[in-house]
Amino acid sequence: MEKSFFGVIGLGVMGRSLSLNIANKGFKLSVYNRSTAGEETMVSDFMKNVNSQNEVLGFTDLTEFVSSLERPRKILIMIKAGNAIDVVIDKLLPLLSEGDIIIDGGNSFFVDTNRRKKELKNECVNFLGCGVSGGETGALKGPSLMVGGDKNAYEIVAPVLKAIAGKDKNNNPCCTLVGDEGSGHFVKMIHNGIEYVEMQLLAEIYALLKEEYSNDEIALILNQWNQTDLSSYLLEITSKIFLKKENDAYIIDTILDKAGNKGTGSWSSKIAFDLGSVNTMMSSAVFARYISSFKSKRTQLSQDIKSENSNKNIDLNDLEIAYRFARKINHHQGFELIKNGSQSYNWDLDLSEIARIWTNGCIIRSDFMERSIFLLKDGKNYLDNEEIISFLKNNESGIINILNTGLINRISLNTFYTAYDYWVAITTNRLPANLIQAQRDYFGAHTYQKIGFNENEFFHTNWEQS
Ligand SMILES: NC(=O)C1=CN([C@@H]2O[C@H](COP(=O)(O)OP(=O)(O)OC[C@H]3O[C@@H](n4cnc5c(N)ncnc54)[C@H](OP(=O)(O)O)[C@@H]3O)[C@@H](O)[C@H]2O)C=CC1
Ligand SMILES: O=C(CO)[C@H](O)[C@H](O)COP(=O)(O)O
Repeated sequence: MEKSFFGVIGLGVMGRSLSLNIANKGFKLSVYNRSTAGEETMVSDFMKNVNSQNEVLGFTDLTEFVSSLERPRKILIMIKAGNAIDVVIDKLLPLLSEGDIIIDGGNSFFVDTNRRKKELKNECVNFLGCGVSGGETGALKGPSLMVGGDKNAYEIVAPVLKAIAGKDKNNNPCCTLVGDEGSGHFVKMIHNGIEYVEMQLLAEIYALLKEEYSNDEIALILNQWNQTDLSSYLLEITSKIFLKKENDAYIIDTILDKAGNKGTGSWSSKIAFDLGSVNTMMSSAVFARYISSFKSKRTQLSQDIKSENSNKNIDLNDLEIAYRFARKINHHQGFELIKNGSQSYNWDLDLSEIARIWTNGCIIRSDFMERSIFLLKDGKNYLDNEEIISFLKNNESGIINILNTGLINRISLNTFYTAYDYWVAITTNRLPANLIQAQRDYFGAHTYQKIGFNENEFFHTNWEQS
C-alpha cells in the first residue's frame, strides 16, 4: 500500500481541523488518536468527516500509524501541552528512524521545546516546535504557523505547512521559520500574551458600556469600530457575541464571570521578568483573569460595597481613542518582549516577518497588524515611529477621561490603566528611582550612580553618619 506523506497524532479540536485541512490540500495523511476509555471513537468519528477525495488512514495503534508513513516520517503532534508530549515522544522514539521529523503544534512552553529538540537530536530525530494560531476554524481554513527549529527539517515539512496556512494580502503563506530551537513556541506564547490583552481591553470596554447600553447597542458600537482602522478579528467576534441568543436570552448574560486560562499568558509575564522586559499589560490581563476566578470572595466582599449607580455618561469618542491608545502600547510591549527574547537567546527574530504571518489566520490579526509589517521593519518597534508617538502624545486626554470614568464609577480598568501608566513612565525624564537607589544604598550598601559622573562610577554614602 502506498505510504502516507504526513501523519497527525491527536484528533482533538485542533488536530482534527488541521488534519482535514492537510487532507483537503491533497496530501495523503495518516491520523492517530489513543483509544482510552470514553475516547474510543475519536478516530472512527473523524473518519466519518473525511470525504471521498481525501486520502486518509485512521489508526488507534501507534506502531501501525508509524509504519504507514513514508520516510523521512513527518509527524505533527497536536495534543495537550506538558508531560503528555514527552510521553508520546517516548512511545514514538523506538518506532522512528534517523532523519524523521516530529513537529509539536501545541502550545508548549518554549523551554521544554529547547530541551526536546536537544534530546531528539541525540537520537538523530529532528524536532520542530510550531506555534499554531487560529482556533478550530483557523486550523481548518488556514492558521498562522510560527515554526522554530533547524532549517533543513523545516524545508522538508514546509510544503505541507505552507499549503495549509492562511494567506497574507500578497497571497504568501502565514507560515515562517521564525528561528532556531523553541523560538516558534516562544513567539506563539507572546502572541497569546498579546491576545490576552486584546481580550481584556474589550472586556473592560464591556464593563464600562454594559451599565449604559444594551447588548444590541454594544454590538453596534463595536461593529462600527470594526469598520475603522480598529478592525480586528477579536473585535469582530466580540461584537457578534453580544447578539447571540439561546431561548430568547442573550448568552453573554448567562455566562459565569470566571475566566479560565491554559498558561501561555502567565508564561509570557514570567519570561518578561526573566528578560528584564516590561509587559505590564500582559501581567494585568493575566491577573484580571485570576481575580475573576475568585468569584465567591468577590461576591462576599461586594455586599459591603455601596454602588453609586451614577450616570456614567461615557464619551464614546474618548473610549474609541483610549482603545486605540492601549492597543498601541500592548503591541509595543509584546513586540519588545519578542525583541528581548531574540537578543537573549540569539534567535535573530524578524519582527516585521512575525507581524506578516500574524496578518491572517491567527487570533490577533487586525488592520493594525497589517500596518505593523511596515512599522516593525529593520528591528524598529512602535515607539520608534513618529506617527505613533504623536498619536500617543496628542490623545492622552481621551484615555484619562475613560480612566476617570472608571475610577468614579468603581469599574476596574487595570489593563487600560497600565497602558497609560507605561506611556507616562516611558516619557518621564526624571523618575523617582533616585530614591530607590538611596534606600538600597542605605540598608544594603548597594551603591548608586551620580548625575554628571561616568556611568561606570558607583558611590556609597554612610547614611547614618552625622
Ligand atoms: N483550542 C485552540 O484554540 C488552540 C489550541 N492549541 C493547542 O493545541 C493543543 C491541542 O489543543 P486542543 O485540540 O484544543 O485540545 P483538545 O482537548 O481538544 O484535544 C486534546 C488532544 O490531546 C490528546 N491527549 C491528551 N493527553 C494525552 C496523552 N497523555 N497522550 C496522548 N494524547 C493525549 C487527546 O486525546 P484523547 O482524546 O484520547 O484524550 C486529544 O486528542 C494544545 O497544546 C493547545 O494548547 C493551539 C492553538 C489554538
Ligand atoms: O492558543 C490559543 C489561541 O491562540 C488557544 O485557544 C489557547 O487555549 C488560548 O489560551 P487560554 O486558554 O489561556 O485563554
